[in-house]
Amino acid sequence: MHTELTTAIGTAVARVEKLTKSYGTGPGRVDALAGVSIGLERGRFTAIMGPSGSGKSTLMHMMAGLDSPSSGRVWLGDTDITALGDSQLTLLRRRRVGFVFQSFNLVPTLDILGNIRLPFELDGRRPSRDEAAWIDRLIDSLGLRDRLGHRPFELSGGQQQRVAIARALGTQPDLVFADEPTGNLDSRSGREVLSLLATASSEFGQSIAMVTHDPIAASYADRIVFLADGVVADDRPRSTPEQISSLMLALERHP
Ligand SMILES: Nc1ncnc2c1ncn2[C@@H]1O[C@H](COP(=O)(O)OP(=O)(O)OP(=O)(O)O)[C@@H](O)[C@H]1O
Repeated sequence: MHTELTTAIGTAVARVEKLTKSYGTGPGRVDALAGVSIGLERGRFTAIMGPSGSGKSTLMHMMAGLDSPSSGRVWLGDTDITALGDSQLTLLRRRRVGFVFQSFNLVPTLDILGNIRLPFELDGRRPSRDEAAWIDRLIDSLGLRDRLGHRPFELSGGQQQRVAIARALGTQPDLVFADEPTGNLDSRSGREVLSLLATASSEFGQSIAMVTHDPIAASYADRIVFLADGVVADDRPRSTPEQISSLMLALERHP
C-alpha cells in the first residue's frame, strides 16, 4: 500500500485529493468543486472538459496555486501547495508552472523576444546556456525567428499564441496550464496551436493540462477528464471529437 502510494505520487506531475471549493454562504452558496481527486501523469497532455459552470476553471486555478481550496489538498510534484504562503506560491508559479491563456496575455510594450524571456526577467536571472539554447530551439520550431523584434499587436492571433507557448515552455516548467488556448483563434490557427501543444508533450515530455469545452481541441489530448457539477463525471484515454461530443451531450442532458 505504502509503495503504491509512493509510486502514484512519483508519476503524477500534479495531484488533487478530495478537493472542494465553495463560493458564498447560506442559500446562495455555490459548490464549484464538490470533492475532486485526480492525478495528472508527467509528460502527458490532459484535457479537462465539462459544461459551462462545471468547475473547470476553478480546478485549474486551484492546481496552479492561483486560488486556495475550501478543503482538500493539491500537490505539484511532491510539494503540497495548499501548505504554502502567498510569496512561496508566487515563486512556485513563476518557476514551476507555465500559463497559456485564451487572450494570449502578452506584454504590449515588450517585443516578442522580451515576452518570451519575461519569466526569467521576473525571476531576476538570465537564462543559462542550456536554457538559452532551448529558447532558441523553441523560437525556430514555433516559426518566430523573424518576429523577435516586433510588438505583439503586429502579430496575428495565432502568432501571438505561439509566443505565449514559447514563453510558457521556455522555463521547462513542471506543468503548463492552457485555458481555452484556441478560444480566440480561427480554426486553422487553432489546430496549429493544438498540434504544437501535443508535440511539446509527445516530443519534449512537457506535461500539459488544458481546459476546454471544444471536443476538437480535447481530441488532441492523451486523456480527457470530464467534470460535471464539480465532480469528475468521466475519465477517458485519447478519443475522437465525435466520441467526446457525445459524452459532452450526455453530461449536459443528464448531469
Ligand atoms: N468568484 C466566484 N464567486 C462566486 N461563484 C463563482 C466564482 N467563480 C466561479 N463561481 C461559480 O462556480 C461554478 C464553477 O465555475 P467555473 O468557472 O469553475 O466553471 P467552468 O466549468 O470553468 O465554466 P465555463 O466553461 O463557463 O468557464 C459556477 O457555478 C460559477 O458561477
